[in-house]
Amino acid sequence: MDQKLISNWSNIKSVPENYIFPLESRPGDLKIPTSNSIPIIDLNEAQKDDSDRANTIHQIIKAAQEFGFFQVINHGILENEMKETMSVFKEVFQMSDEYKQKLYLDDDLKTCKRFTSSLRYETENVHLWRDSLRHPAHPLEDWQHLWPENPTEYRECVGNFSVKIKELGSRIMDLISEGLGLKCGYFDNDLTGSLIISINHYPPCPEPSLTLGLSKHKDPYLITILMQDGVSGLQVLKDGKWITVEPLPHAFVINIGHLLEIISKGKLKSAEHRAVTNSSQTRTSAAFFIAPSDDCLIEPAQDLTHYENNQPILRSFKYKEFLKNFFDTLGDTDLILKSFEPPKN
Ligand SMILES: O=C(O)CCC(=O)C(=O)O
Ligand SMILES: [Fe+2]
Repeated sequence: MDQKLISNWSNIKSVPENYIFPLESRPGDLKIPTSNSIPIIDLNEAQKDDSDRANTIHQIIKAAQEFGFFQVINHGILENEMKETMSVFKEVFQMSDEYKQKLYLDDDLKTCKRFTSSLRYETENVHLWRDSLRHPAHPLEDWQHLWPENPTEYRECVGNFSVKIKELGSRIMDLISEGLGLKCGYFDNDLTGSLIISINHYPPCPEPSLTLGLSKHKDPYLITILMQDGVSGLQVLKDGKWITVEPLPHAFVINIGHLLEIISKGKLKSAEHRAVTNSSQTRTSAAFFIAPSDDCLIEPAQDLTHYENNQPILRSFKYKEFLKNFFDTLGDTDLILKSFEPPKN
């Protein structure tokens, strides 16, 4: 039996040594107030007339520049669909220890990964206080049959939901491309050819000030659409300070991924963020990553001639190289970019 999975532990009274972060990266003061300062954007406005659409686009670009994060409401996905999907996600982590073990072993292709901490558990110095399930979701027919069979409603419920999330992602990418001044449908190709679902399960931790559910990182994708349950834990770094992103009922948190920062020549900011733990409540979050197809070539948008490049000069690279570097360096932004510097003559 795999005792690495935190959701299989019972009655844990103190934090094992290999889960304690070094002093400088511990969350420290956990009384950071939840803050309302992440912009909240009403997507319904974008469907009214041209001036409302232009105003919504303006709000999105401003939030993406200042925070790299915003929340969306009135996005068109029904509240009960969100609730139902979140409850199916939560159920996965309540399945028997044997079942969770099998979920991994049964998957020869290893495309549906159940894991604990990071994807580099064996080599990381400190483990994260989370279990996770991760799998691709687009195109649905390529992946759905590899997803968990239990809970029995998993495939249908998550399948229907992921189609709606993909549509929402396309709507947001259209607004962003218009806001950047790119041509219509700029992202509507290999750049957004995949959707990856990553479900995070953070059990209560006896000493939250020593641990992290997820350490500081930028998401290595275009955008992330995040669904939180009612428990807070997500924090964003803004001007050197951590802000807690308050869970808003029926909202999604949108965050600009590192690839979109690179493509937009640094015009849009990908903010570093992390997840902290708490001592009383289990927290679940589901991240839907809008990502390129594996072989898609990434480079700053040539059409953005009117922007200065605020990024380090990088060679073009394949998305799959970038992702491998992300996992190998445990999300270290400087190290990732170093390997894409152009060769020196
Ligand atoms: O649990 C959260 O709120 C953060 C999740 C996250 O940052 C991620 O999955 O990349
Ligand atoms: Fe993230």
